[in-house]
Amino acid sequence: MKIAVLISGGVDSAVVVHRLKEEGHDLHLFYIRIGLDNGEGDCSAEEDIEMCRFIAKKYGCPFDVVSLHEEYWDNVMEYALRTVRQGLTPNPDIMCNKMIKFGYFEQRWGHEFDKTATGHYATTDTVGNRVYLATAVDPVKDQTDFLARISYEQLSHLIFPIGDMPKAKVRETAIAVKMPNAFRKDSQGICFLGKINYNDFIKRHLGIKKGPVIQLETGRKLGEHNGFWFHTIGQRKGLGLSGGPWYVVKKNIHDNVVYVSQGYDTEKQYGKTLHLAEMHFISGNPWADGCDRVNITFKNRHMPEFLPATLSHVSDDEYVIESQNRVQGIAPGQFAVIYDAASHLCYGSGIITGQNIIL
Ligand SMILES: Nc1ncnc2c1ncn2[C@@H]1O[C@H](COP(=O)(O)OP(=O)(O)OP(=O)(O)O)[C@@H](O)[C@H]1O
Repeated sequence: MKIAVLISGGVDSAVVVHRLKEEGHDLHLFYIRIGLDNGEGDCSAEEDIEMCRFIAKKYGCPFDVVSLHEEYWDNVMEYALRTVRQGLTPNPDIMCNKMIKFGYFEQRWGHEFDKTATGHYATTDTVGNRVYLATAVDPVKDQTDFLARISYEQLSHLIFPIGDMPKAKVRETAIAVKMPNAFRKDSQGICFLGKINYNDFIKRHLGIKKGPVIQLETGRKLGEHNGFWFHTIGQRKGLGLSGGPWYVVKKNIHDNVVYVSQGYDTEKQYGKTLHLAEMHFISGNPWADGCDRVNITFKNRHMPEFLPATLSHVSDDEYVIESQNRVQGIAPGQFAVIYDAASHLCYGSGIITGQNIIL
C-alpha cells in the first residue's frame, strides 16, 4: 500500500514508520509545520525535523516538510481565542486533528495515498459494514478523545499502526531498533498547550482586565484576577489565594467575575448532568431508532478513566449525559466524548453547554 505517514520527531510516529516498513508498505513521510504567530511555540521544530530526516534516511523513505501555519492560525488559533473570549474552554487538539492534520493535510497531500498513518493511540473496528473509531489497547495512552470530531471520510482514510501496542512496547521497539528518539519525553497534546506558556499567549492576545474573585457561597471578595479568560471551570492552580484548595466553579462573563469554592470536597465543583449541543457522530448515529437513557461511557477531558453514564436525546440539538458518579469541573465549551458501554467504540462528541457561565 502507498501510505502517507505523519511524523513528529517523537517516538510513537517513529515506531509507526518501523512497523509499516516491516509490513512492506511504500511510505512517504510528512512533517507539518504548525508554528504560531511570531514563531511562538515553534522552537523545537528544527530539532524535530532533524529527527524526522534521520528516520526517513534510516528507512529509505521520501520525506517532506509541509507548512500549514496560516491554516492553523486561521482555524485552530482563531477558534481557541474566540472560545476563550466567550468564557468557554476550548480544545485546540481536537480542532487541530479535524481541521489541520486530517483536514488541510488530507486535501493537499494525504488524498494521493491509499491511507494516512499517524502515531495516535487509537484503533478502528468494523461493525456491520461501517468503520468505527475504537480505543487503544493502552487505556492510559488512549487518544480517541482527540479524534472525536473527525468525519467518517477522514476516519476511513486513516490507520493507527501502534494503537494495538501498549506504550511500554512502543518504547521497547524503539530501543530494539536503535531509534535515536527512543528515550525522548512524550509530548503533551500536540498543537498548543504543550509547547507554549498558555497564560502568556492569552495575555498577548486578550490582554488584562482586572476583576474580583468571589467566594460563591458567601459572596465575599477574596482577591483579584486579571481577566476571566485566564480561568476555567474546575481550575485549582494559579488562583493565588491562601487557605485553599480553591476551585473555580462559576464565571460571570458580562461583569468579569470569577467565583470560587473552597475545599477538596466542595459540592459546587461537581455535577452529574452534562448538557450537550452540536453532537457529532463519526460513523452515523448508533441509536438512529431513538436514544433514551442508553448506557454509555464518556470523558469530559483528556484523562485515562471512562465514566459510566446514560445518554438521552432530549431535543433537536440537545443531548443529556447522566453520569453515575459525580464529575469534577464540567467546563462549558469542552467536548464530551461518547463511547459505548464497554469503552471500545468511540461514537463521537458533543460540546458541553452549561449554567455555570453567565453571559
Ligand atoms: N508536526 C507534526 N507533523 C506531522 N505529524 C504530526 C505532527 N505532530 C504530531 N503528528 C502526528 O500526530 C500523532 C499524535 O501526535 P501527539 O503529539 O499527540 O503524539 P505523541 O503521542 O507524542 O506521538 P509522537 O511520539 O509521534 O510525537 C503523532 O504520532 C504524529 O503521527
